[in-house]
Amino acid sequence: MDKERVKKLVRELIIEIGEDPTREGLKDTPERIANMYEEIFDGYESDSELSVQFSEDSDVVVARNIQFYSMCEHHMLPFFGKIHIAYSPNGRVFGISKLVRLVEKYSKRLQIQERLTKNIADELFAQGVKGVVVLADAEHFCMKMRGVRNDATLTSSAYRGIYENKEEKESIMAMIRRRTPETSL
Ligand SMILES: Nc1nc2c(ncn2[C@@H]2O[C@H](COP(=O)(O)OP(=O)(O)OP(=O)(O)O)[C@@H](O)[C@H]2O)c(=O)[nH]1
Ligand SMILES: [Zn+2]
Repeated sequence: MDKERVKKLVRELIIEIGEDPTREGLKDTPERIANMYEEIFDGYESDSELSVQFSEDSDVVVARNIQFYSMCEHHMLPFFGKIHIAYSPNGRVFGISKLVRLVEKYSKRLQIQERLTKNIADELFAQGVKGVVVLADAEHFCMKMRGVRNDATLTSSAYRGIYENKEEKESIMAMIRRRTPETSL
């Protein structure tokens, strides 16, 4: 990201909004936004985070309530919520923080929720696990504060490997739901 260019563009935007970019409260805003964009869009720079694995087996591992913040690609407004990841290991498990980093890799981009959900499932499944489920439950500011102005939430899911099978899917979903009574999943 060319930060000097971003600063210039934000300054132009401030003028078009009808504001004075030289006034006290706004004079550092282009720089703040350039810094913020570098932070909230750094998912593009990420490598695969899943290299740290331990030799261990388990029928299923579930990481619940991984919070995320992303930016919708249609309006560049935030959408945010919780992601639950379940996978069936193939002799190796992932460090739990690496699952959070994987969520960050794909959420810190211009996204839509369904693609974010699939990106995470695909990268995990590519590691050779037997199956993956990713569920995301999120609120979208582009729908809350403009347009239809509605607080509806969106739930999206992606199933890979053994969880594409109806029975396996039902049992893992029951397990995820049972342990997350506070969510609407
Ligand atoms: N499925 C899905 N839709 C999204 C997501 N983020 C934003 N949208 C929707 O993308 C659509 C974009 O439609 P457009 O008609 O081009 O945009 P718009 O004119 O702002 O739409 P309205 O909000 O209905 O006025 C809207 O329906 C948004 O609610 C997402 O993550 N997933
Ligand atoms: Zn949007």
